Amino acid sequence: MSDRDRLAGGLRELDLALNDDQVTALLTYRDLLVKWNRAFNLTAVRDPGEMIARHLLDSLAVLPHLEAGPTLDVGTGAGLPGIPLAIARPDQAFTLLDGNGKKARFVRQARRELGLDNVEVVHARVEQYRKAPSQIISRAFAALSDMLAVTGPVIAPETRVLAMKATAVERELAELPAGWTARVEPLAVPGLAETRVLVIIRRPQ
Ligand SMILES: C[S@@+](CC[C@H](N)C(=O)[O-])C[C@H]1O[C@@H](n2cnc3c(N)ncnc32)[C@H](O)[C@@H]1O
Repeated sequence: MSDRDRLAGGLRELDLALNDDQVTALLTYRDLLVKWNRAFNLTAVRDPGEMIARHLLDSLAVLPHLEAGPTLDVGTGAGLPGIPLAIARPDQAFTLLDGNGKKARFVRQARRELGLDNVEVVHARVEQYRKAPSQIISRAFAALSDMLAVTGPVIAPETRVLAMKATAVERELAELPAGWTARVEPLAVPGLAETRVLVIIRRPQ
């Protein structure tokens, strides 16, 4: 099966209707990741076929839970989940932030090559960032309470915080600061046997 077929099949399983240009953009991003990864060590996933499920479909699996509005991807690394989400939602503004210079450089390059006008790339530590988005998302960034501590200044009362997690989250949920509420949504990622969850957090009102 070709990678395009594998991706298209995964998108069908996720019930996501992306057009041919969007599927091509996702594969182009994957190809850029493979190319830059050789020199810059951007991701531990090295197999191009494996990137379809582990990076593309895994990122897109959160789409049903993503609301409209400016969205900040904290600790985006090589652009995950931000780049696949920005390809899927071209009318939504995404800010992709990372403190690592070589990763931010790669994401800028991917943004340029893919013509993603809805993406802003910020090379900074989130502790220094002050523009409040309506939604914050992260994948594999930090323990929930640490994430809330460093992003706290940009979390307004109405901000949703979405944390994509690969592991059991019970202990992290128990360590949330008093008054914060969290809902855990299971994510089924086509092609991945492991459990994935999305934790949706709100600050005390
Ligand atoms: C484990 S990687 C995850 C990358 C990507 N989200 C993914 O799922 O592949 C965590 C990323 O967070 C970034 N990071 C860690 N602490 C940060 C901070 N305080 N401010 C900005 N970026 C940070 C690191 O540079 C790294 O790229």
